[in-house]
Amino acid sequence: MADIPEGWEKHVSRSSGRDYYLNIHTKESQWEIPSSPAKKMSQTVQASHLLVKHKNSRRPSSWREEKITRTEDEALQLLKGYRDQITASGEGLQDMFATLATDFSDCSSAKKGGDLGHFKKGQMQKPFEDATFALKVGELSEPVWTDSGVHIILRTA
Ligand SMILES: Cn1nc(-c2ccccc2)cc1C(=O)N[C@H](Cc1nc2ccccc2[nH]1)C(=O)O
Repeated sequence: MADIPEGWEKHVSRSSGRDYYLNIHTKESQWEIPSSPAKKMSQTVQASHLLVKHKNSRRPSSWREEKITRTEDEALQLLKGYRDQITASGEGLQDMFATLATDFSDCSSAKKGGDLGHFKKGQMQKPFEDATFALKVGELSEPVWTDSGVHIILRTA
């Protein structure tokens, strides 16, 4: 059997018995026989976020508040408070994050507990993308500033 390119492992699907290929760096899998070495960084990530907007945000309005007037520093202090609650919750970090994002995030993704789904590079504002791709799965970011406001990000995949 011809060797497969570096960074890939050949596995057999338990459900279908078909061969599949696992990227040992990103844990992403594919059915197709790889033709090039496995990439060391995920192409897509999944993340949830909690956004606190301020009066200078790109759109200083949200489902929570028609006209957002808080200052940037007030937004940061609020966000740090939420982050402290989340990090204090230990095992319940994911649940606490979703609860606080649902109640307090100024992003319309609040209705999904802050979950933004999967996204690739080039889809989100650059500071947000850079921060998310730098996180390990399950890791919570420090406050991240974008034109929308200030966020904390939980990488979930
Ligand atoms: C990028 N995105 N996804 C959703 C979303 C996702 C899932 C379900 C519902 C809404 C909302 C948004 C969005 O841009 N929301 C903006 C705020 C915002 N700005 C962002 C910048 C980067 C990442 C997420 C961000 N969310 C808004 O509501 O004013």
